[in-house]
Amino acid sequence: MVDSQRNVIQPLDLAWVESSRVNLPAVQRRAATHLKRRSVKKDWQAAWFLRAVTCLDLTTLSGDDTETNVSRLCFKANNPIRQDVLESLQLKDLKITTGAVCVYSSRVKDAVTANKNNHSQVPIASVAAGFPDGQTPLPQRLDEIKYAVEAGASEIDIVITRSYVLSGNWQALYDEVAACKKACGNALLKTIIATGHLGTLTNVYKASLVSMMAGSTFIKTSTGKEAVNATFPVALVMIRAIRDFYQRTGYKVGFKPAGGIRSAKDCLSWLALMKEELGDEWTQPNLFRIGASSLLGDIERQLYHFQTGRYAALYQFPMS
Ligand SMILES: O=C[C@H](O)COP(=O)(O)O
Repeated sequence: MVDSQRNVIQPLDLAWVESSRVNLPAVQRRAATHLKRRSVKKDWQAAWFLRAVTCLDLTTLSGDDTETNVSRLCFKANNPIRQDVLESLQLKDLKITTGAVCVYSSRVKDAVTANKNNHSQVPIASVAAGFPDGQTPLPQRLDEIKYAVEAGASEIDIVITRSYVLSGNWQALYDEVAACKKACGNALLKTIIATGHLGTLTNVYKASLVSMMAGSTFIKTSTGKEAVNATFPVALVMIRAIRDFYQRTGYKVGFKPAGGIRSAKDCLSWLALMKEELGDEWTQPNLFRIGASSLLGDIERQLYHFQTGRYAALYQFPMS
């Protein structure tokens, strides 16, 4: 997808937002059946795991992040699969990297330095705008976005003000996200709607629509810090909002589930959901990301098992 096809700020269509409803039993049924199905046959699993790696926003968002662990994370993002595992899959010449690394804004400079040292082109994503609660005043949130972009982030993950959704103040939500979009400049905007705080699936659908109308490049489920993070019912609602938005506007918005995605098996289900609901194009890193801090080790283990028939301990595939 070329940049000119990326979403831009659109008018707020309040009539569309306010008339939207979600059929809860239908969504729950569809999510439950999806989970019961075996998503990918064995022979295809290795290819799907590798695809998932390219869609991974390898994340560290911790109070004890340091220059050192960010630097190691960046190395891992540029070399996500152990060389011997790639060799055993006869893929040693495949230059595979994660979709991005994702860090706090104060750590973007560390990631830039690490990328320079590693000769790495892996995009740097920064959470910003008062992550994870979004309770900082808007001017400071916009300054944080600009700071992260100036420091070298090419992707910005913002959080919305949940109270705007809970009070149905769609205009305020639109204005906030559109202001963040402008502050991003050329950086991609990923808007975290924090579904675990929104109360109803109808709110999830409406918040998704408004975030897309305000120019989001991706919509993202969660910060990873809510009590409930990425689930299949909320994902279905967000994915269908993406489809509806595409059908009405012609703009393709990406989807990023995040928070609590730790097993390789789960990531196959996520990829399968994207393929079934939106098609192959939405299983590529320009339209699909998985935000996760500890998924990669399990993917490496599964690839190792695929090749050797044996499971390795997780510590044999360190994150950094
Ligand atoms: O956006 C990414 C999430 O914060 C990561 O959450 P996780 O640590 O549960 O994988």
